[in-house]
Amino acid sequence: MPPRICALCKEARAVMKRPKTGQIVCRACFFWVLEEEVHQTIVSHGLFHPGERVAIAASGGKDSTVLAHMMKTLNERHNYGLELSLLSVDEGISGYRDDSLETVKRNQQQYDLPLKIVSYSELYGWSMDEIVKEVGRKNNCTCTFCGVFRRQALDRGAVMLDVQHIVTGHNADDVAETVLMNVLRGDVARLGRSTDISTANEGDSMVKRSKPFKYTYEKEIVMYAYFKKLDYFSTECTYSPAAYRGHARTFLKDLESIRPSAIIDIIHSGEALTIREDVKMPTLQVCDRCGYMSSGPLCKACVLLEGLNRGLPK
Ligand SMILES: Nc1ncnc2c1ncn2[C@@H]1O[C@H](COP(=O)(O)OP(=O)(O)OP(=O)(O)O)[C@@H](O)[C@H]1O
Repeated sequence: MPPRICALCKEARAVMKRPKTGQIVCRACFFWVLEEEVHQTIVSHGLFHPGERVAIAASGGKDSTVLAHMMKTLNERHNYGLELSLLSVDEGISGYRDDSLETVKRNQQQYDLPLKIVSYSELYGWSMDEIVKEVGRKNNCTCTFCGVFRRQALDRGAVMLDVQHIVTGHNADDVAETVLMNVLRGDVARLGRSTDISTANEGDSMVKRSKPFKYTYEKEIVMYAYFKKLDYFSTECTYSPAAYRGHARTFLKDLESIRPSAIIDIIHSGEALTIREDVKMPTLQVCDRCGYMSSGPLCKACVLLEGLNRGLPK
């Protein structure tokens, strides 16, 4: 059988079928088309303005490593005029985050970007390892502490870096999964904002957050990282439990295997939803204790911290 030719350049030998579109493409065209799709997402949503200082939330995992690589590439190729930096949160999970942070430190050298690392220990007086020792490994409980603290830790790191905008590596699969999860839970307030590409103050956050990979398939991010031989860390979190999100993920992967457009279709469905006016939405205020954004008098991080500190041996 003759080698298949790339559907885009019509010259080079195709090396892959794009999971998102089914197109047969060569390596160079795949890099180009994926980067330019992300560029289109950035431009069509007016994500950035020239001169803006933007922090890339870098975990050392595939998504944020590809994001750092692409943000740097696109910033230079299209003259966005952004001042980029890397921002990492050290949750204090030995055998997981310590190793992935080593990857981020190498990425800092490879991409020549400033890096700020903030840690739970320094911000809250507790590492995740210590929290787990205190509260045990109850199913979703560990993830709740980690998620709430990370959200605020990223905000605090952004303030230290003097940036008002963070980009994260959340991809199309993550967004579709969140839509599904909120439908299944009946969480209308979260459902309403789950497809927003940018959130000025989503939940408890006071810094703008954006997801340039909102329409980028996870499988294509993995392929990009693989073909580009990017340096990333690929171990699962030691405490990652069989959370509800895991079931939504499995369901989504099953749907994708039958119909690859399922991911983008769910995102489009989420985007088309409007929330009835009489549905009660949380109102944002400032936490009485730490001054960060909150949907009640105390933010979730302070409530969790109070519980932890009360349980401490005197
Ligand atoms: N410890 C961290 N420090 C900085 N940013 C983080 C951290 N953990 C997660 N993030 C940000 O949140 C995004 C989504 O995180 P999630 O935990 O869902 O990991 P993921 O989908 O495996 O992403 P990645 O492959 O980048 O680790 C990441 O892409 C990254 O931008």
